[in-house]
Amino acid sequence: MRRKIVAGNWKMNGSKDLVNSLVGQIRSELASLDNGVEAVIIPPALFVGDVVRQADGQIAVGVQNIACWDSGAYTGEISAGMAKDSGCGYSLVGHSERRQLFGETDEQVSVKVVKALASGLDAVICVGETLDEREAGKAEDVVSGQVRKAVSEVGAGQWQQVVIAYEPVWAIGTGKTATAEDAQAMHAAIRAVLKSLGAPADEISLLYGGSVKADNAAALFAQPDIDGGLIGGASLNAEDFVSICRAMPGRS
Ligand SMILES: O=C(CO)COP(=O)(O)O
Repeated sequence: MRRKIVAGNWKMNGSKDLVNSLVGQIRSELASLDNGVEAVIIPPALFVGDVVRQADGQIAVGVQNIACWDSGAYTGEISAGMAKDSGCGYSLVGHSERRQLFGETDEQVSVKVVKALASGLDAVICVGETLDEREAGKAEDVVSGQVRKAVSEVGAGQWQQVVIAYEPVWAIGTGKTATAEDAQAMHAAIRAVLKSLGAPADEISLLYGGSVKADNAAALFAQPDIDGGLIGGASLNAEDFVSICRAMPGRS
């Protein structure tokens, strides 16, 4: 049975006030939800401790990025071990904003996946094509290549810590969402790539991200290969985030 996950990536947004108002509200509203969804909050790293305290074990917590190294003279960086030590269960790896704005390469993404898994974090590996790549008919090739490189060093016993988030770059923060059918097609392609690599593909959760909102989440989550969402803007509002969590169909 694949995990159903709804993760909120706050990006560089929020404040202590937001943590205090949002996390408790989300926690109490999700307490009555019985559709098996695992909610994850991924705040800026400085707020991780506050979110962990407010989440009180009811909501998982993640970081948005980790370093390629374990420790040392890397000013400004945060290691996977530190995130784990601070109460995180997850790390995003290779978000398109890291790739595009900070030049993160497929090689670095692969190293970060190794670091996350070795530290006991679940890695939410982000992949996705740009609009140019989609219009050139290369979306599936690009995404398959990103997946192959990102998981190239995953050990046989580590797949249960791997989650993949398909986030088409052109759908992030734009209000444009991939249709549920297009998203499903890419998720099926990702699962086929994982299978071809010998991974237990049917047990790996695949999330969709890119302008997921309360009103489009149900159609996306109804797709057979979409196991949840990675939510940006809508995760900064408790009601929207909870509505997205509620949109997950119950286990049958
Ligand atoms: O990048 C995203 C989540 O990681 C998606 O962001 P939006 O939901 O704001 O489009």
